[in-house]
Amino acid sequence: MDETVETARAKINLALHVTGRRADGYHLIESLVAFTELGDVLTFRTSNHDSLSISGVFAGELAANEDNLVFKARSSLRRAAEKRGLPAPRTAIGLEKNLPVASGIGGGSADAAACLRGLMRLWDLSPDDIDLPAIAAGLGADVPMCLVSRPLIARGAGENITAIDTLPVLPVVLVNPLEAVATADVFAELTNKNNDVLDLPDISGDLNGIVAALAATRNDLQLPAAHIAPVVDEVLAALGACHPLLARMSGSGATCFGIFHDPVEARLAGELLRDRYPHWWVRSTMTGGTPGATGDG
Ligand SMILES: C[C@@](CO)(OP(=O)(O)O)[C@H](O)COP(=O)(O)OP(=O)(O)OC[C@H]1O[C@@H](n2ccc(N)nc2=O)[C@H](O)[C@@H]1O
Ligand SMILES: Nc1ncnc2c1ncn2[C@@H]1O[C@H](COP(=O)(O)OP(=O)(O)O)[C@@H](O)[C@H]1O
Repeated sequence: MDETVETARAKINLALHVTGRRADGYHLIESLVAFTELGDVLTFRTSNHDSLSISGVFAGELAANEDNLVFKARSSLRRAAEKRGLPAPRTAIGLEKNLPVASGIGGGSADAAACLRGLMRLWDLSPDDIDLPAIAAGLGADVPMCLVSRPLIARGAGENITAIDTLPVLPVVLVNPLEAVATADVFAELTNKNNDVLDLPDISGDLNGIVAALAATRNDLQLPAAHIAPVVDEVLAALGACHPLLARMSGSGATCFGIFHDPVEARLAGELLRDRYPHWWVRSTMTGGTPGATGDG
């Protein structure tokens, strides 16, 4: 194989409880996460030299240099492969940047994870030879969950992952006011570091059952994020005016999501919000459910 493609799906923290703090300052979280159909797109091609070229709506927000998480992922995987005497040939990577940057939907982490998945295939590496979860965790707290890229609960600083077998597809609208919010600032603004653990009741039911279960959970970063970026409350109010089943912020913000009854309602809400707030980023999409689980009923 000399060319391959990967989608770096956006994540949504459907619930995010911050339950403590590690000695190194990282926070302990418990988060129910789903991934959307929407994402950045990465292409990989063996080449005479390494390169990274960025296109797409948000290309201007990112440099194609060694600070880019895609660049870091390629370097980390190459180091691990070469340590074992395995091939890691020069590679040209294309990144189509469709997701807003520093927005709580993990675009950068998803890019890094997609880069690991794509290069494992292009370089013909086996998961038996490479400790991918460890490489992912070394790149950022969100990268291990993005490597899995299906419904899950993340614990620890994000690296301790349990796949969820029962989450149905959720029709959602994502709204980002195009104000970047730095994750570290939001964690620093959080006053109570020891909130209740995530105690999820049965989430194997229909959409209404899942929404009821989610209503009893929180995003503990929503309040501190809204202190830093008051526009978060505007976004939540704008979503609320479209009567979603639930509206909440994802991750450290500022992207918020609304869950809607069906894809048509989500699409109409997306159109309405785009009309009212043409300067915001608004997308209606679906989360990928667990294969086999349904949202009917
Ligand atoms: C809040 C979450 C929820 O999924 O997502 P985002 O809002 O970033 O998408 C994650 O915990 C973010 O993961 P990620 O963005 O990969 O974090 P990193 O790059 O590893 O860390 C950025 C900074 O956030 C803080 N941080 C991050 C994760 C964590 N569990 N505790 C922390 O305190 C630290 O100050 C760290 O220096
Ligand atoms: N490929 C990339 N895409 C997005 N952000 C990146 C990338 N590489 C590095 N970054 C940096 O990572 C930080 C987090 O970005 P991102 O993952 O989009 O947000 P969040 O962690 O809030 O979901 C940003 O400050 C950005 O400068």
